[in-house]
Amino acid sequence: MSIIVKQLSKVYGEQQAVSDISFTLGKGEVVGFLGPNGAGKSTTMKMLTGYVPITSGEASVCGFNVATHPLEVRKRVGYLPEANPLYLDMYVREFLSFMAQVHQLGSNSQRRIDEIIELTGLTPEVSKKIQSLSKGYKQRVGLAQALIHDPEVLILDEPTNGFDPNQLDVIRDVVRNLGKEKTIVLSTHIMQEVEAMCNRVIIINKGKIVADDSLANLQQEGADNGYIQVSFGGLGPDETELLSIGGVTHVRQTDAHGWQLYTNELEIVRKNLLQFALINNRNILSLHSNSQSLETIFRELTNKI
Ligand SMILES: Nc1ncnc2c1ncn2[C@@H]1O[C@H](COP(=O)(O)OP(=O)(O)OP(=O)(O)O)[C@@H](O)[C@H]1O
Repeated sequence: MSIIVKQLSKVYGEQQAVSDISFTLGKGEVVGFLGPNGAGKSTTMKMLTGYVPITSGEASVCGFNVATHPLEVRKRVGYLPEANPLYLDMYVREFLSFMAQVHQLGSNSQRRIDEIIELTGLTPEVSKKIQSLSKGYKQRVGLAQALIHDPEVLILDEPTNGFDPNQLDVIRDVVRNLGKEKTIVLSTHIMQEVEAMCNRVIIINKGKIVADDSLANLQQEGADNGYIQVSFGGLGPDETELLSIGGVTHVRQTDAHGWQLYTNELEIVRKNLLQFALINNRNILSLHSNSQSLETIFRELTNKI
C-alpha cells in the first residue's frame, strides 16, 4: 500500500481539525479528497507530508512512518500545498534547478527539469520571474516542483486553483497520465474535476470521513436517486394522487402543470407514472428523469442542502 492512515487525528489548541480517520491507498489510485471549507482536508494532507505533527494515530507513506521517518517520506512524496509557497524572486528554471538540488538529482537534473517544464506546459514562461507569472502559471510551477523528483505519491491541495478552463485541460491530462503509475491524493471543491480525474472519492466533513468509495459506485448510487420532472396537460393530478404512485417519496409542484416526483427508484417510478397516466386518463406533456449528481451526494453527506 502506498498510503496507510490509521485513526489519525489532529487537534490545534481547542480545535479538533481531523478526527480518527482511517484509509489505505494503493498504487494507481487517484483519490479526490472532498469536503466543505474547514473540513480538515489540508490538515490531513499536511500530516501525510510531515508538515504538521500528528496528534494521535499514525500514517505511513510507501512503507515509512510519517512521524518517525519524515525524510524518507519527503523523498517519495510530491506536495503542492494550498498556499503554494514559491520563491517569487527566482526565475522559473532557476527555481526548478534549486528544487532539483534539494532533491539531489545530480547529473539527471537538466534532463528532468526540461521534461517537467514540457509536462506542465511551462515552456512559454520559463525565463520569467515567478512573481510576474499569472496565478495559473504560478500553480504550474508549484506542480512542477512537486513532480521534479518523480515521487511515487503526489499530494495536491487544490491543484486547479487559479486555472482558466483551457489550463484545466492541461492539468487534468497531467494528473490522469501520472495516475496510471502513481498514487495521487488531490483536494478540490469542484465535483467535475473529481469526475474528470479521480477513480476514488473520500468525502470528509467536520474532520470525519463520511464517504469512501470508487467514483463509479458513488455515481451508481446517485443514478437511482433523484426526481422525475413531469408536466401534465389539461386537468392534472393533485399531490395526494401523485404520492400514491409506487416509489415516490415526496413531490414538489414547479408550476401550474409541472411536478417533481422524488424517488430512490427512478426507473420504477418512471414506469409506474406512465401506468398511472394511462389508468387515470391523464395527459403527460413532458417527462424527464434527473438522477443525482456527485454534487448532490456531496451536499447530502455534508449537510449543505
Ligand atoms: N494552524 C492552525 N491553527 C488552528 N486551527 C487551524 C489551523 N489550521 C487549520 N485549523 C482549523 O482546522 C480546521 C480544518 O482546517 P483545514 O484547513 O484542514 O480545512 P480544509 O478542509 O482544508 O478547508 P478549506 O477547503 O477551506 O481549505 C478548521 O476549523 C481550521 O480553522
